[in-house]
Amino acid sequence: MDATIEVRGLRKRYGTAVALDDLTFTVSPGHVTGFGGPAGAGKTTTLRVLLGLERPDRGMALISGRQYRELRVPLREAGAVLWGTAPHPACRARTHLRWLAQSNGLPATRAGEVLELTGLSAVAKRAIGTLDPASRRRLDLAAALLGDPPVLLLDEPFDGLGPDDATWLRGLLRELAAQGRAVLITSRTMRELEETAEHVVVVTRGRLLADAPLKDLLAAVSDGLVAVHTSHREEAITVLAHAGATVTAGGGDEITVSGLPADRVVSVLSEGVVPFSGVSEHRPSLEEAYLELTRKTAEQVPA
Ligand SMILES: Nc1ncnc2c1ncn2[C@@H]1O[C@H](COP(=O)(O)OP(=O)(O)OP(=O)(O)O)[C@@H](O)[C@H]1O
Repeated sequence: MDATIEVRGLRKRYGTAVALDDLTFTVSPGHVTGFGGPAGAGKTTTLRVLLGLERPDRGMALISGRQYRELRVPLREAGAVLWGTAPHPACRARTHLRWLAQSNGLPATRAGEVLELTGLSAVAKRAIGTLDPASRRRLDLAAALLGDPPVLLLDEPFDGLGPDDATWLRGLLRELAAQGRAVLITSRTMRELEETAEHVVVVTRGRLLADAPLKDLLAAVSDGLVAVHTSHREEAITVLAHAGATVTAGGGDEITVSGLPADRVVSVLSEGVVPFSGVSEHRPSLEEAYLELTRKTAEQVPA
């Protein structure tokens, strides 16, 4: 069976707090799937249920078709990084990985391989407590990769990383996914998911808000908008409005045009002899798409 992560009709309450409310989605292999939503949306709870650390009130959570507790050697099937799972600070990085490998029936040589893969070979003999936070995060990832698993579940993997480490991690996750793995990463920051994931699942208050390829989510809000950069904003707005467009002023020298295709915008500005430095299809951000989705959902909820 292909590497997959499946969540079916998950419900979970903590007292009166609803953490998961009939949540269903599937993560396919071959690309990174971003799991986004605001704080408290239910992302970590979903991962904890998938990893057998919480029991759902209803529904099922499956790794490649089986529940986590049914996996014979879990590290070979699913690698996970969750916050709050700390090895002893006095333990050396390589010793920690060797112990993990051996206690899971994996060859000890895997420790060296994952240290190499995560760029930690130079600090292999350092005590874990002396590693900087970014190296600690790399070590967590190294542990998740020990069993060369086809499924990866990473909770907020970019939290606390500087730009260099984030770029490195983005590349590694994409590469691991392209090798045929199902990779699920959570983030509260839509920008982070936009830069890393090809498919996005968005939750809010335990409910599914979106489950679609990133490009489809962005296309749904781009809606034929055209961005124009011009130092002559007032004149541009006048001629474009005269040609039937709706124009809104953005920040700096940008205006956003709707109702006219980009090539028509160029000819209207040229005919009106209005100087401009650029005309392009407006590329909405995932943040904009998310806000639009939450707005539409709020409209659908009866008062
Ligand atoms: N052990 C627990 N006891 C009580 N409530 C909990 C517990 N774990 C989670 N919750 C509640 O369940 C809801 C979902 O929490 P969860 O941590 O899954 O959200 P999240 O999307 O991961 O948020 P964050 O981005 O802040 O980590 C929240 O309202 C949270 O307060």
